[in-house]
Amino acid sequence: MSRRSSSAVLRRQKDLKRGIRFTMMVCGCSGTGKTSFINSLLDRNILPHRYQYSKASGGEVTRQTITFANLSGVVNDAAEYEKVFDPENADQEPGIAITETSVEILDEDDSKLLLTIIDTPGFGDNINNELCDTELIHFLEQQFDLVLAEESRVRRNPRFVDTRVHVCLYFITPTGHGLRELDIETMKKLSKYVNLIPVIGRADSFTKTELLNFKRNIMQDIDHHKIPIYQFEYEADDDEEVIEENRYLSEMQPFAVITSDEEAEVNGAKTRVRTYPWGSIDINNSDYSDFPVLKSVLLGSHLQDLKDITHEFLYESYRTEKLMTVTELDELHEANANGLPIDPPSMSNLADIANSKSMANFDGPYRAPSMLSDATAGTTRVTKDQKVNSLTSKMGSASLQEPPEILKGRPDSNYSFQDDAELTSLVDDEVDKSAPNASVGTPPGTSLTSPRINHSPSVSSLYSGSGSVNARQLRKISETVPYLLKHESLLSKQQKLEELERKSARELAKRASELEKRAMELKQREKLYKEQLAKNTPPAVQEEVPDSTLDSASFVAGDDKD
Ligand SMILES: Nc1nc2c(ncn2[C@@H]2O[C@H](COP(=O)(O)OP(=O)(O)OP(=O)(O)O)[C@@H](O)[C@H]2O)c(=O)[nH]1
Repeated sequence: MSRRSSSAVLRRQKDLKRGIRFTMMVCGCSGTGKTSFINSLLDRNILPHRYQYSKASGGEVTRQTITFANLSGVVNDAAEYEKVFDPENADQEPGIAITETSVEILDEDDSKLLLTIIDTPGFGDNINNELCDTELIHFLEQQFDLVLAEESRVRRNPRFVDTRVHVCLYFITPTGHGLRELDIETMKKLSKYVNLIPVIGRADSFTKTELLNFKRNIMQDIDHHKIPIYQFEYEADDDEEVIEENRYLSEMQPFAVITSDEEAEVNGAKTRVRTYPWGSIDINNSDYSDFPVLKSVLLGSHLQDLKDITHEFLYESYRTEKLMTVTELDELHEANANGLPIDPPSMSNLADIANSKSMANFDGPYRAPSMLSDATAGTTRVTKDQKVNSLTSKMGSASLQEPPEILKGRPDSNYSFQDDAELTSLVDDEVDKSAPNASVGTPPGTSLTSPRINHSPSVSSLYSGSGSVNARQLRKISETVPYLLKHESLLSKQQKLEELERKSARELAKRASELEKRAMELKQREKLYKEQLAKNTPPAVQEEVPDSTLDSASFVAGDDKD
């Protein structure tokens, strides 16, 4: 075995040992059954319900608030807000928090799934919910930015953790009617960044016919508003079983689940049930709950596909769009053609680069994948061929056997393909074809042991583009992009802080003027009171005062005498 392939195998084994990372987001209004769903999915009551915080039995599992935003500027974390009911705060808007809970799931074959659950307390509970969408999108973009920044570095961090969200379960309020405006807007926006699966919680509140109608209405709304939800697609030449399975899943959407925190034994097997005055329901019975089907889709059959689509399409589209706006390849081309020296990136030229015109006429091999327009224009139906074609076209012409020209004459002797293999392991288990459903999305001719240089579009695009991009340009881009992203994120944080400051200042000014008004009122009242007192005081009382004064005066005088 060559040194290169043996190191790739070792790396893959390490990946497997480390476990498969999967990140799931739950989104939807309060009370739609998100918490119960997660607890049922993990078969552990890990997440506490609203105002029942002491009852969670997650043990060592902790929920951590990642971000929190509130339009009114009131500092009241939506996640904290959920813990205790405080009537004093009941009139305040909770804003939205984004929380993270991580759990490890060990499979029967000892394979490890590192599951991260992103919850969104406060979503939909505000009078103005615009902030919720903005916060969620910002969070999803940030995770993409982190990967983009890492991917663009010359030397990557081997400990980098990919935090991109692979699927978002959108819980539709079980009204029985259809989607609401909030659902349509949010789903449309989220689907650009994450695989979106609509879910109906509390499905037991419908009769069979009502549920059928509700599902039909939702799918009609999704079609009408062109919301690109996750598609269970199949090819004509797929296995009969795969075709059947995906067709069945496709027709089942949106999944209508019944979930519960209560465990019981049914026919000798441990399961979860919902108990009613008239009987009980096993939530794992697929006759009336889509829960077991959705569970197997998420943690088994479609897990890898969800990860592949996240990396190969959603992230790729985002990356292309982002690079087109933050880099100035044109200027680099021009500078290179004119033989001008290219300055290494520095904080001083960042603002210029960030503020300069976008590289709309970038002529490299990267074009926004057609998926981008499909995804934003309507329901996405990605065929596997499309995925493969898109991926292979993105890979460019660079190959491991033939080192790109750009690197052949590179004076920097520190560079090696080994480095690149390490760099590209950033997308670690993303392309981990040894995971379940491993064959899905594997480009033809890509072997498991291929170092991921071929999959690293950020590098290969530069190799295979017009020959005018040289090593210094590559270095400049790879070092500038992380800076720019950081710069952008700092700017947006600064803007947020400024906005909060402005709001606090307004609030303070309002309170100050109220206090002033109140002080004026008090003064007026005091004046009135004094006037009234002066009018009403009988003269005898007025005479008493000098008496007492006299008394005390004589007492003092007496003291003096003594
Ligand atoms: N009838 C019925 N009730 C359910 C079901 N799932 C959950 N519930 C109940 O609905 C209520 C809300 O459920 P949660 O899981 O806390 O909902 P949530 O979306 O997490 O709500 P927040 O924590 O407020 O965001 C709880 O009383 C649950 O016991 C279900 O499938 N059927």
